[in-house]
Amino acid sequence: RTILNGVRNPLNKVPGPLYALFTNLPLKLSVITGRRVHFVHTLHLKYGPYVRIAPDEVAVNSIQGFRQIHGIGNGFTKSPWYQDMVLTDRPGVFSMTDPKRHAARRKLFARPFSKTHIREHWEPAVRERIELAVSSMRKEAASTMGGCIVDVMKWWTFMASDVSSKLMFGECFHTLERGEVSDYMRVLANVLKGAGIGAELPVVRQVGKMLPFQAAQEFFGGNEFLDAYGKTAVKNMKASGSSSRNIFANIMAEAEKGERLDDRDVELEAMGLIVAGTDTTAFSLTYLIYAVLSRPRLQQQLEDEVAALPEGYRDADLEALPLLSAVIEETLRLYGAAPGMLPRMVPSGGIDLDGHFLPDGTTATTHSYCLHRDPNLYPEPEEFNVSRWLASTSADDKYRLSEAGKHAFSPFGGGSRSCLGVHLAYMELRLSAAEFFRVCRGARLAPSATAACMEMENYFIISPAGHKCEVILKQ
Ligand code: HEM
Repeated sequence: RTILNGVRNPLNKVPGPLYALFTNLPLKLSVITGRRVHFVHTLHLKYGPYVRIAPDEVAVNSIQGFRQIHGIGNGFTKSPWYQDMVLTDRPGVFSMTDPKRHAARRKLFARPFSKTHIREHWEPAVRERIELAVSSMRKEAASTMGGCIVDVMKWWTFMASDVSSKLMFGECFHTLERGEVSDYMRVLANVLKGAGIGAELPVVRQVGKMLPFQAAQEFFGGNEFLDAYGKTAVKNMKASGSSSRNIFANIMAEAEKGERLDDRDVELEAMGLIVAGTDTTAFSLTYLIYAVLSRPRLQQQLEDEVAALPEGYRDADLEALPLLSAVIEETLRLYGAAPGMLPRMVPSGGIDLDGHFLPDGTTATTHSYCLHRDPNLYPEPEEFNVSRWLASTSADDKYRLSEAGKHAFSPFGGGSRSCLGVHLAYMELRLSAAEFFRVCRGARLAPSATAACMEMENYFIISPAGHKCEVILKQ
């Protein structure tokens, strides 16, 4: 009967490599070696927009498919992978799979994460960290023997983790002042690695949990250290002074009106938001600097644009700058930090997507990495070309963004599960890029910042394979 069901499986009609009928091992291998987006992209290039990548998983790379999968109310839910991945005793806004519970939680967060609210309450704090990050880069460059070399990825990561800790916990880690990763972020990184391995290879997690080493416990065990820190978020949420205020104080004001968060929810959401909002922003920014410094003419035009800003400019002024905005959009198209899998379960009863029937139990997964590299949507897709996003200059008309290209642009996901922190992320990207190109005019890529160093490694988010991006600052 099993063989018969296998033979009759409607997924057999979806194109794909033969092995995908029987095994997910090649896919898993690509995940654990940090190659998933590249693996899936190669399969799309060979087999088209619908590819069976595992016995029960189909990768979808069409606008229509993306819209159906991520469209609000279409019945697709986040796959259980999200809860395997986070492995907390209860789900938060990122990992909830039940649409009703998620909608109630998301409603609570909507206003505190709106553009107006983020600017009104947090712009000065974010700006202060960004200015310190750029001045720290300059200071470090001045003290480097014979080179003026700095690793921008390191400083953007410090900046983003300081911003996250201030907003979520109400207490900044002061990583920028210390010049080294905080204990919290170090432990969190290990826990995340363990969760990633555990989600793909549960047996490794089971064995790891039993090993009597601290490192194994940090990777695979529950984490008292992180839990204790989460209590800081609760304490500061309840504090009356404004200096220790965090975003949960704003969220609780919303909670008065309906759905509530208890203390454990706040601890877990704070941790989840730090995970979602730190490396994503830092790595996107790192690629932005790399992409611009790789194009000296573009660099000069951008430096000129931001140099003309008045002193004391605000984020709202930056939003009106055409080149800065185009650079950010083009960075997010090619190097948005979360371009990998967004796995969703098909609704009960199965569904027809673009003529492919996907039965119950199938995971339908989109990757904006692949959608953003479709030549029918973005001519010469591998080219970093800001004219896609600028008003027409007839010479560049062939790159002009089509309506289809606009619809396919999805660096922040889609529908009801799109990025909650999108306005904070854009604000950090704008303020950081403007500050960097105003203060560090004439910066150049260091010899170490090669294509191989910047090759994208993909462990859910993407990061440079060389784990750094060194640039030379002009003194
Ligand atoms: C450039 C930076 C960022 C990028 C490229 C990015 C990208 C994304 C993407 C693609 C998703 C969808 C994930 C999925 O469906 O599995 C997502 C979700 C999410 N992001 Fe971001 N993100 C960024 C920054 C942030 C920041 C700064 C925060 C908050 C502090 C944040 C919080 C979240 C949360 C909470 C979700 C889950 C939303 C839900 O399921 O309702 N992100 N992000």
